[in-house]
Amino acid sequence: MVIAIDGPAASGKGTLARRLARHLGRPHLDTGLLYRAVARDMLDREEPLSDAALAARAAAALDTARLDDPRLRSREMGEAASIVSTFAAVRETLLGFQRRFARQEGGAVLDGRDIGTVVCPDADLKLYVTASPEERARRRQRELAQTGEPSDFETVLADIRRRDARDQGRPNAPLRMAEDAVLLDTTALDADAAFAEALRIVRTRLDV
Ligand SMILES: Nc1ncnc2c1ncn2[C@@H]1O[C@H](COP(=O)(O)OP(=O)(O)OP(=O)(O)O)[C@@H](O)[C@H]1O
Ligand SMILES: Nc1ccn([C@@H]2O[C@H](COP(=O)(O)O)[C@@H](O)[C@H]2O)c(=O)n1
Repeated sequence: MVIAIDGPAASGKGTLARRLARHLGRPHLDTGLLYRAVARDMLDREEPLSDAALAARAAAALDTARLDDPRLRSREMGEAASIVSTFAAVRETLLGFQRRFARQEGGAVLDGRDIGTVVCPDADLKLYVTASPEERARRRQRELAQTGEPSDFETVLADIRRRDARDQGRPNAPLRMAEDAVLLDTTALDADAAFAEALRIVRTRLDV
């Protein structure tokens, strides 16, 4: 059973995916970490993020066992990831790992931008999780404050709008809702309410 969860930055899809996976006893992959890790490796080598060939090489050499690095969660890395993720060769290289993860016995829960449209177009259930840009900026600002990276609301909102535009506007696997996805707008839902609604959808659609 594969559950694909997509949505824009700070919509809460990762939180939801992690919780659903734990509840259902399935493995979870936050695919954004792969792109963040490619960007981290390039920044560590002081390589320009705009260099498609170097980005492709970083993706091919990626150590997927190092995705728990706390540095991956920073604002800088989110922005950097959205730059390297525009390259077709980077996406193609990371696709195999994501598909193998999804195809493991018993299935998995994956979240990202193109899970329902490209990585797992045959997923058993697709959720598209969103919230207003302002609500997402509030969530991200709170999260950054908790991790010791305080930032002002307008800067975070501008980051989110820029990232949305880049992720939705790129030619390769742009962020969009799959035609057969279920929309979950969490603007007025806290994390518990969003999880309860997602679980209701899962139970309605899947035999779990
Ligand atoms: N429904 C919700 N209401 C309020 N806060 C939430 C909700 N869901 C998640 N959060 C919080 O918002 C922040 C962003 O959530 P999360 O990391 O899950 O988003 P995301 O969509 O995976 O983001 P990104 O794509 O940028 O990794 C986290 O601090 C999380 O605890
Ligand atoms: N399936 C995916 C997942 C992520 N990206 C890109 O990575 C950036 C960071 O992702 P987070 O979910 O960790 O915020 C994101 O802005 C995308 O550009 C992607 O392209 N495809």
